[in-house]
This record gives sequence, structure tokens and C-alpha cells, in this order.
Amino acid sequence: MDDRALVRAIRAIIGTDATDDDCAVIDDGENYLVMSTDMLHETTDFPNGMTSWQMGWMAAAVTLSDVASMGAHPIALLLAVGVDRAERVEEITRGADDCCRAYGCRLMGGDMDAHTECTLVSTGLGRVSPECLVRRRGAQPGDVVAVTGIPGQAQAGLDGYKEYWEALVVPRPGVFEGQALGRAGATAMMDVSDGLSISLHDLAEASGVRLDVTESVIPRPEGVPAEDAARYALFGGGDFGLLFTCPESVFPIAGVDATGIGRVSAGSGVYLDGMALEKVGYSHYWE
Ligand SMILES: Nc1ncnc2c1ncn2[C@@H]1O[C@H](COP(=O)(O)OP(=O)(O)OP(=O)(O)O)[C@@H](O)[C@H]1O
Ligand SMILES: Cc1ncc(C[n+]2csc(CCOP(=O)(O)O)c2C)c(N)n1
Ligand SMILES: [Mg+2]
Ligand SMILES: [Mg+2]
Ligand SMILES: [Mg+2]
Repeated sequence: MDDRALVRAIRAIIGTDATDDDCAVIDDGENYLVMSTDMLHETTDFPNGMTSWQMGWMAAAVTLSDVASMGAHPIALLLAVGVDRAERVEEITRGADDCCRAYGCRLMGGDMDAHTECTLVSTGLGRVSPECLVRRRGAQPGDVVAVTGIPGQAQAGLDGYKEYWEALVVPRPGVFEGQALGRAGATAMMDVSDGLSISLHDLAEASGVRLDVTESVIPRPEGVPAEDAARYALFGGGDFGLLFTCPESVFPIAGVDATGIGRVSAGSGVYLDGMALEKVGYSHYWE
């Protein structure tokens, strides 16, 4: 079983509204509050050779990315640390704090425990005005499909391309881009943390639309053999660009470095140059 199947089971218990987006959305009257929590641990999320500071940074970054993907600005982050060696805690905390400060957020508490495998759980809170909130479900036929940044860099780093190691271990969440996209009228948005292909499928399903994407225009890591670069860009995880849709009339959006890669239409499914695109990405599995 993979994590998408488990989310379906959870959805049956707590509802679609609570499980459709990168964050939970809470109506607070004047604004919306958004919340996300993410667990990262050594076996599946922290590649060999990462420093404690980088683990802390990455834990904060994945959660800030979820907040960003709602068009929200991050307010506060909590970090729970399950750690094998007590002396790691300070560097982990510095990494998370540096990441928060870089994006206008504050690390404001957490929890800790002894654990055989370094495990970090970051929980973030953000705020957004109702007109700027963007969910995964709003894509409209005729909209442009676009992505920020260059998907595939983290997977290239994981596969040994040294020039992309930094992109893998110090990921940059699209906090400022997400807010600009929310203000500019993006209709649907999510981050591509699990890979572009699987994210296109998640967004198409949440919005109840068909997405058609053109392979040749998808940005991809340079300096990598062509076949690998295309595969990394479509199926690699660990990048924190934003996948979004918006009306053609507002694209491109000032201050946001994004590439138009396709179109929304009525229907269902994701098509790459007219062929059904595999829903493959970074997933967790159980026997
Ligand atoms: N154990 C759980 N209980 C309740 N809801 C969950 C649980 N695990 C995941 N979800 C919800 O399911 C949806 C998908 O979760 P997932 O972790 O894949 O999203 P994500 O946080 O955007 O991805 P990533 O962790 O790569 O950033 C989210 O809305 C999330 O809140
Ligand atoms: C071994 C290894 N594989 C992939 C990555 C990239 N990565 C880091 S966080 C994340 C997504 C969020 O995780 P989750 O979906 O568990 O919430 C991914 C895909 C990595 N750092 N190390
Ligand atoms: Mg996400
Ligand atoms: Mg997340
Ligand atoms: Mg998650």
C-alpha cells in the first residue's frame, strides 16, 4: 500500500475538505488560518551526508512550502525533534530557525524525545485573506498550467550530480512566490514536493479537470543527460516549486519566475503530449 491509498482511507473518516490541500484551512472570520504538519526521518527523507543544520532547515522548508502553496504567509512554526544524539539538537534548531527567519516566520516551540532514528516533525501556521487563498480544487477549463523553479534538481542531487546537492539538502520554499500568486489570481496551487507528475494528478483530481502538458517546455536540470533530466523533472521528488493554474489574462505574473507547461480543460486525467502521463512520484510504501 502507498501513502495515497492511506490518504483515501483517512479521507473517508475526516472528509475531503480536510485532506484535499497542502494545508488545513480554518475560517477565522476576517482571514483564513492555514496549518500543515510534516514528518521527516533519516531512512526516507535525509540523504546520507546531510548535516544536522540541513535537517533542521529541510524540516522547516517542507512546512513553509505547504503554507506558501495556499497563498498564505507563514506566522509560526513548531518543531518536534526525536533525536539519537543530544548534541545534534542545537544545530537542528539553528537550521530550522535560520529557515524560518529567511522567510519571515518564527520558530516558536516544539517538543523532543530520544529516538533511534533522527525524526523531525514541523508544524506550521499561516494566514491569508479570503480573496488570496488558493486551494488545489479551483482550476478552470482554459487556464494555463505553470510551475515555478526547475523540477528535478533534488533528484539529480540525490543521484550524485554534485551541482544539485545544495538544492536537495537546502530546499528553498516558494514563500514569496506563493503569496504573489495568491494576490494575482491563481485558481489552484500546490507544491511539487512529491514530484511534478504525481502533483499534476493530485491537482487534476482535486479540481475535477483534465490537464494537458507539453514535454518539451518543462524546465529541467542542466548538465544532466537528456533522458535522465526529463525523468527527474517529471518523477523526482524533493523540489519545492509551486504548481499552479491561472487565467491566461494574468500570466505571466510579475515577480514570479514560472514556466507555462500546459492547459486545463474539461474532463479528467493528465496527458503529456497527448498520452496519459503515469502517476509516479515520491511515495511511502507499506508491505
Ligand atoms: N495521518 C493523517 N491524518 C490526517 N490527514 C492526513 C494524514 N496524513 C496526510 N493527511 C492529509 O492528506 C493530504 C495529503 O498529505 P501529504 O502529506 O501527501 O500532503 P503534503 O503535506 O502536501 O505533501 P508533502 O508532505 O510532500 O508536503 C493533506 O491534506 C494532509 O493533511
Ligand atoms: C532519500 C530521499 N528521497 C527523497 C528526498 C526528497 N525529499 C525531501 S522532503 C520530501 C517530500 C516530503 O516528504 P513527505 O512526502 O514524506 O512528507 C522529499 C521527496 C530526500 N530528501 N531524500
Ligand atoms: Mg505539500
Ligand atoms: Mg507537507
Ligand atoms: Mg506530508
